[in-house]
Amino acid sequence: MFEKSLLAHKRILVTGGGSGLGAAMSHRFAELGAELLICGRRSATLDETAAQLRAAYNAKVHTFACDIRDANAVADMMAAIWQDGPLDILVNNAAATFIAQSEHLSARAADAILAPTLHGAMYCTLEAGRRWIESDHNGVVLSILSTSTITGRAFTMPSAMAKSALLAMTKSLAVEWGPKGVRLVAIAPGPFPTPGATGQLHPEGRDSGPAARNPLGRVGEHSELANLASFLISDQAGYINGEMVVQDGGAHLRSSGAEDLLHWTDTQWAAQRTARAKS
Ligand SMILES: CCCCCCC/C=C/C(=O)SCCNC(=O)CCNC(=O)[C@H](O)C(C)(C)COP(=O)(O)OP(=O)(O)OC[C@H]1O[C@@H](n2cnc3c(N)ncnc32)[C@H](O)[C@@H]1OP(=O)(O)O
Ligand SMILES: NC(=O)C1=CN([C@@H]2O[C@H](COP(=O)(O)OP(=O)(O)OC[C@H]3O[C@@H](n4cnc5c(N)ncnc54)[C@H](OP(=O)(O)O)[C@@H]3O)[C@@H](O)[C@H]2O)C=CC1
Repeated sequence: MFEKSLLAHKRILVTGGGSGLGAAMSHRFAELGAELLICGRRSATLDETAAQLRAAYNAKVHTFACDIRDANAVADMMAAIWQDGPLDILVNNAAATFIAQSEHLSARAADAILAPTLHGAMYCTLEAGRRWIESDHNGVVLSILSTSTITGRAFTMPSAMAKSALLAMTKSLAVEWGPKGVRLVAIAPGPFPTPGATGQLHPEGRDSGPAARNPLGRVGEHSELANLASFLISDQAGYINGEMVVQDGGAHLRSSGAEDLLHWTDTQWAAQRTARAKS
């Protein structure tokens, strides 16, 4: 669907690029010609993904064991990246969440979500943006958010807060940094099963509903998210700034309060029409 060279000569940092959706995006970006820089806390996971990217696409790949909750570690990573040349694109993908009743969250538990998801992404954005602006180099920031930015989300309140704050960052900096050559965009994915998300959000005993409840009757495929991300970070999307694209099969639109009607049978609808005709 894209020219093979869509992302040629682009140096892209994907936070959390070693696993899940971050790895899926990294594969697609490498296939489209990009040089990949991936970070995460687990070196072994990063090394495994890097080896796959090199073998599959002959891609140039660098790994950084970096905990993005640590502002100094992020600054050191960015300094190391810039030693080999400027980054072109930052993908804020790393995040954490779990389901819990909010009244039972300790401060440490809430911070365990806010620190990587909000603060980590903000540290990465500020470190990259500062360098782009200082050197008059164009840059793009893509943040992977969630439809909780639109609906809120019960039982994952800190994640919904963090993602909403990152949407505010995307819109704010689109205006502030747009004139300086830095473009910010976001994706709000619906359910795209990954071991990380399933492990945290769908423990045994929870219904396996996301596919059944989705208007399209299925969950997302990693390649679909990777393709949208590739377009949004490419020069082809150069006039899109400050926007969040929802990619959820229409799932968030079902929270209008009429969802039960989706389960009505033809007989029930026929009875409704008859009752109305009589009245
Ligand atoms: C239909 C749409 C789909 C919904 C989409 C939702 C959008 C977001 C999705 C995602 O982000 S998916 C990605 C999920 N992946 C991850 O979370 C991977 C990264 N995860 C982690 O690093 C950890 O799992 C963690 C849960 C963040 C914990 O990391 P950390 O090492 O910092 O925590 P701890 O030191 O172990 O604990 C700190 C604190 O938190 C409490 N806690 C930990 N886990 C839970 C839990 N499952 N439930 C409740 N509380 C938890 C823990 O008890 C500690 O608190 P205190 O006991 O010390 O008070
Ligand atoms: N999958 C889904 O259905 C949905 C996902 N999303 C969003 O998509 C993105 C990817 O999610 P998904 O692939 O499912 O999740 P995963 O759990 O598979 O991936 C999370 C990645 O983030 C990295 N990470 C977590 N904490 C840190 C940290 N402190 N420092 C550096 N890296 C860190 C992890 O690496 P490591 O553990 O090695 O540090 C891991 O590679 C997230 O932003 C998530 O919120 C949004 C909506 C739905």
